[in-house]
Amino acid sequence: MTPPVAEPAAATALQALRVTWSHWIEEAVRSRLRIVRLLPSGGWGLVAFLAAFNVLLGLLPVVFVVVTSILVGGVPAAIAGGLDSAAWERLTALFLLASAVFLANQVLAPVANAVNLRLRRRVDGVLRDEAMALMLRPVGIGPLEDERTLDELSETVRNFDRDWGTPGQACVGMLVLVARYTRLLALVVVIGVAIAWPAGLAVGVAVLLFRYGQRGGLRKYSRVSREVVGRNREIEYLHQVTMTAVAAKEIRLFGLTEWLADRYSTAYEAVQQHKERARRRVYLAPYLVLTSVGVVFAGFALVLAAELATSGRIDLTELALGVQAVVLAIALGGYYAEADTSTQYAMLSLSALQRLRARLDELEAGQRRPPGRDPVAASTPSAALVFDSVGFHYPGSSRTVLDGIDLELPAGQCTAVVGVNGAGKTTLVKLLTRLYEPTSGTVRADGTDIAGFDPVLWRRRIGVIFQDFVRYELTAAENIELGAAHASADRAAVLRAAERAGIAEALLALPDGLDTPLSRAYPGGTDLSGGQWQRIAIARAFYALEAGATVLVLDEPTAALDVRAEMAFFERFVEMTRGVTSLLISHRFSSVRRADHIVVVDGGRVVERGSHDELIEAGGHYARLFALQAERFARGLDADGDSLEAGVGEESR
Ligand SMILES: Nc1ncnc2c1ncn2[C@@H]1O[C@H](COP(=O)(O)OP(=O)(O)OP(=O)(O)O)[C@@H](O)[C@H]1O
Repeated sequence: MTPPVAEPAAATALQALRVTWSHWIEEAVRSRLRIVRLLPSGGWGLVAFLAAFNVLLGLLPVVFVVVTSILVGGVPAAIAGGLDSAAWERLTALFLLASAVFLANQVLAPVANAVNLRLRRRVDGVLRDEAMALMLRPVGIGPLEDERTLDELSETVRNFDRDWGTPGQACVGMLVLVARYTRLLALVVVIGVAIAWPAGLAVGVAVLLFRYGQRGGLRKYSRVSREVVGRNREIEYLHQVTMTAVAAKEIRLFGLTEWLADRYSTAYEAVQQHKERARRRVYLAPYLVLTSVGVVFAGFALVLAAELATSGRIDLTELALGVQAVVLAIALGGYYAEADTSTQYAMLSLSALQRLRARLDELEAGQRRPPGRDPVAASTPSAALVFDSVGFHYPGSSRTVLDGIDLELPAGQCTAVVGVNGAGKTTLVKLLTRLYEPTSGTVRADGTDIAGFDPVLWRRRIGVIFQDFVRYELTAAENIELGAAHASADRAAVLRAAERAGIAEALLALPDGLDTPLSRAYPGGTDLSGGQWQRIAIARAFYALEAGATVLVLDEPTAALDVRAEMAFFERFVEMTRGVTSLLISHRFSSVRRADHIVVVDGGRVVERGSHDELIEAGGHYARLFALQAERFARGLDADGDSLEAGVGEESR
């Protein structure tokens, strides 16, 4: 006998219902609670004041309606009684009261705006700091290459970058709702008292249905922004690429303008079409249904009022009051410009912030070891830096980049790591500087695993330039000082670092010397050649040494220098850095011959090690590649095939 099986259609429907329900709870309830929980960061006093203020703002129009209705109701008696009658006096008093209420409403609204702004700034300040701290929290840069983290981050930060939809504005929006719903409640009571309670309730239900149609549609529609977040990032990137001076050259030379414009408009159109379809889907049907039902409820209240008035069961005052209250209440069923959009998009941003926090926790939990917090002795390393069976693959990739590498960088000496493109040389530097953690093995300084060190203090020990160093749009001096931003600026040390990098003379000749901005986007600013920029980056690393770093890492430091400049640099380098633990990385074998030790890396492993002479004598990998590059050099080409003559005296731009 076959066992009974659950009805699949019913089970599926139940499951779908559960999912819808949990989505609704998350989007409509928990997201709102997140905003409410933010309110204290604006200061309790301010929040309490605004809440009370909004109750007042909510009630004032209702008071106005009540007073004017009583006023209208009193008109026949006042006319009959004449100017000296008590009824006329009452009419005058009511008129003055209505005017005062109207005036108060007009005056208080701008006051509320000013106070709202203060609450918004406070809350946004707190959250902006939190988002920034979250992104600086990871010890390494892996999370910045993780697509999910990037999506959450861009969604979180997007709202801070624009002028609306910030979480602070959402807090204001929540308090504005206090005004709106206080008004609705008061109007329901007024309709109940003036006409009949069923009429009051019917209007209340109608308004809530209208609101749900509007607000619920917006809630569903806002999900679309999450669906297109990746596409939006592409649009932003394409937009940015067309704006940068660096890309401008290639775009024109390769004739990319049309291609980029096409790609941009295709991505843009795709996003717009997706949004358009979503808008029709989420707004139309619910809007029609809810509005029709709402109209029936509101109509019922008005018909009831008319019926009671014609049968004489309510008087003129009550009719005027009831009808005005119904009209005012129905107006509350629409879209609230001051609250709805900002609250909705801020809720998305807060949810993204929450997911970002969770994603970072998850990435941290997946790390082999928690980040250490131990101090680093000033003399570290006094013996050696050691890579001990270090294995590594990049997060999200299964490709082994380092395959149990063993490498020793003796303290106070210059070690060169050479290898072909993609051999894993830069990855070694990323592990040494703890931008990533090894997937196996350890990196040790004087026998201590560097994973135990406070990463900030450890990084201060290392003056490093990467091949893709940053050209900051700052002054020449600042560009160098950033090598040790924690230390107080020292002009003499900047000059020494610039001299060692061979750029001091060129910088002092600039219009404002070291204070010249290195970007033409600023008044008095100038740009440098590629080689000069590279020297600035080298000076940045030397400046770190001036500020107390004990390890110097130069990753392809001469890629943009001409051949003579490169040779001159390496001639002096070993002399200049005597006593410093230095790591020199290059794929040009000819450039590292003066290093104390040379290590050849291939396929994520050390394949040879020794001094230049030892390696040449061994006649292996190094000797072969050295001979090959030397031969090209002798033929008038540098190691990369550039003309030797063309490079002399002029560094490439
Ligand atoms: N962020 C990353 N994510 C995934 N793979 C990466 C990443 N960075 C580098 N790789 C891969 O790791 C390998 C080693 O890269 P690495 O930059 O260390 O090589 P390299 O020896 O410095 O090369 P080059 O001489 O060209 O600078 C390469 O195959 C590269 O594609």
